[in-house]
Amino acid sequence: MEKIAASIMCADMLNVQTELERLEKTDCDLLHLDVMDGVFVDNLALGPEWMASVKKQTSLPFDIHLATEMPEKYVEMFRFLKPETISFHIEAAANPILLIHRLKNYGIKPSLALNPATPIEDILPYLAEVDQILLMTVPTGFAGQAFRKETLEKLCELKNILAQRNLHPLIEVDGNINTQTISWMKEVMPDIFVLGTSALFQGGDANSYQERIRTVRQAVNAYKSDF
Ligand SMILES: O=C(CO)[C@@H](O)[C@H](O)COP(=O)(O)O
Repeated sequence: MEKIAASIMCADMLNVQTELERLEKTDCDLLHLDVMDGVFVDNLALGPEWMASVKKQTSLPFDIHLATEMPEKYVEMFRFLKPETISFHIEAAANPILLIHRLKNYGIKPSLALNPATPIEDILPYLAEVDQILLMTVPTGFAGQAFRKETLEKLCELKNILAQRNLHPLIEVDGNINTQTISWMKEVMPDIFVLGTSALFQGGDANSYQERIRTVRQAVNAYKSDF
């Protein structure tokens, strides 16, 4: 069954505890937490002490996304949080295999992230080594961007390669994910949907977070039944 990850960087940062309480009342599966260093992306976000405070307020497993240069450094900085998954960018990793093995040794699922402009070819050598692939459908760095339709072809290409190689890492998509953009993926449905501003924290017609997440789940199930 597909999973929903709530991107906490899109929440009301002046009322994080309330936002977490609202998420606890939903059937959200993961908390997606973006680390941004101001170098790999022109933004700063979510430090280790803040995340430690968040961890005390939620039962949701952590799905950490390192939008940073030197991901090796940030794995050491954040591993104390015992996240379920850490995604690091193939564009920034000096030695991806070493970092993948290190994450496994820490008991953290390794995930490779790639921006829209990065070709699938760049992650082919690692597909058998990782538990997840984070396919960015917007350029990493900011919420509220428009979905990049060219990423649909990458998603299709990735699905085909994984099938040919009989590999089964989870595919997570992140960036302007909502019922409309999910409909564009219905022939190559991903496994994890990161919901940020457009479908959860600022968008959606439903009143509660549970209603918004239910709307997304219903759309996913409807599109799946089409194929
Ligand atoms: O990492 C990012 C953006 O860099 C995402 O997690 C966004 O936070 C998702 O927000 P929307 O695109 O849905 O507004």
